[in-house]
Amino acid sequence: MIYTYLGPAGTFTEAALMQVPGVDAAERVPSTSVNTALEKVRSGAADFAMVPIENSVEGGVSATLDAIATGESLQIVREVLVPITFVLVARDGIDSLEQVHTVSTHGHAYAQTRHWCEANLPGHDFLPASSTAAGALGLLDPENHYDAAICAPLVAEQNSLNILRRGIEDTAGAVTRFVLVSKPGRIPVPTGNDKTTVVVPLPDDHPGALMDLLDQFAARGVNLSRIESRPTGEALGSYFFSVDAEGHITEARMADALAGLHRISPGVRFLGSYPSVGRSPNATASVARHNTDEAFAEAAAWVARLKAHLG
Ligand SMILES: O=C(O)C(=O)Cc1ccccc1
Repeated sequence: MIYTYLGPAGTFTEAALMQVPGVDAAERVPSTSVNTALEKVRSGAADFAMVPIENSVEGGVSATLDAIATGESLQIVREVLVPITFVLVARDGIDSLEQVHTVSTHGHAYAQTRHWCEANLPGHDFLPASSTAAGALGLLDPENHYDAAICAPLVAEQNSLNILRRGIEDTAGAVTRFVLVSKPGRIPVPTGNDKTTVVVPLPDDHPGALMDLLDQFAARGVNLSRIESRPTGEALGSYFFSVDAEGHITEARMADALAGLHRISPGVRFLGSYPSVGRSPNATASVARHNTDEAFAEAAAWVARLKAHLG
């Protein structure tokens, strides 16, 4: 098995990948962007890609949401949570914050340290890097002329980089959620605490179109743990919704909600049912009796008995 991830070694994405059982014995290939990682899966160059999908502070990772929503279908088979803390590292010869004028890091990391940077590095310039590890390792390359980088403590320590400050994140306790993606194939078996991800184009524009979509979940007692709108790119005002719902497609209420979504928005894309890590703070503790598999089965049997008298 070949696993690719947003690299190089030392990214938060690699830390997420290393949580996957058995991955330490498998081949691991870094990619320079989320898109190239997913393309490797689509082309068959890799079996799985680990990519960031959302952060508890910054929200969704647009590059990932868009790349898995369009193009050849992909499937999410696992989610992984990684607690995030950042350090500021500097190139040789810099030993105080006053000497830092240019900072490089991944846009997602900068978004989570922006206030600290504004308060502590007044007037600095930001240079986007393809990942936090790429920004940090760039400090060792004489061709690069930036002063500092923001990265994970581990990559700083493993490369003996000069750490100026630790814990520079604006919000303590931030967590990033990563997903392991493969080509569509076998759906992971239900564990009783699962998540289902779908991408739903907003059907023809009419008052309440979004309400109609949400109602498919609400009416069957399916709780949502994430919903984001993303532009389709076709025109201003054209959107799709990326949704995580609590439950597995093998559960009757989820299957029925997905069927309802398909009736309303036939372009809906199923991105997978997979084990949920932790429980969302809004998770409903129990499923109402009328939304259980048994209630759906009894109701279907009742309708079947009625239809048996036809003609
Ligand atoms: O650049 C990295 O290390 C990544 O894995 C992307 C990222 C950046 C910041 C927070 C979480 C993930």
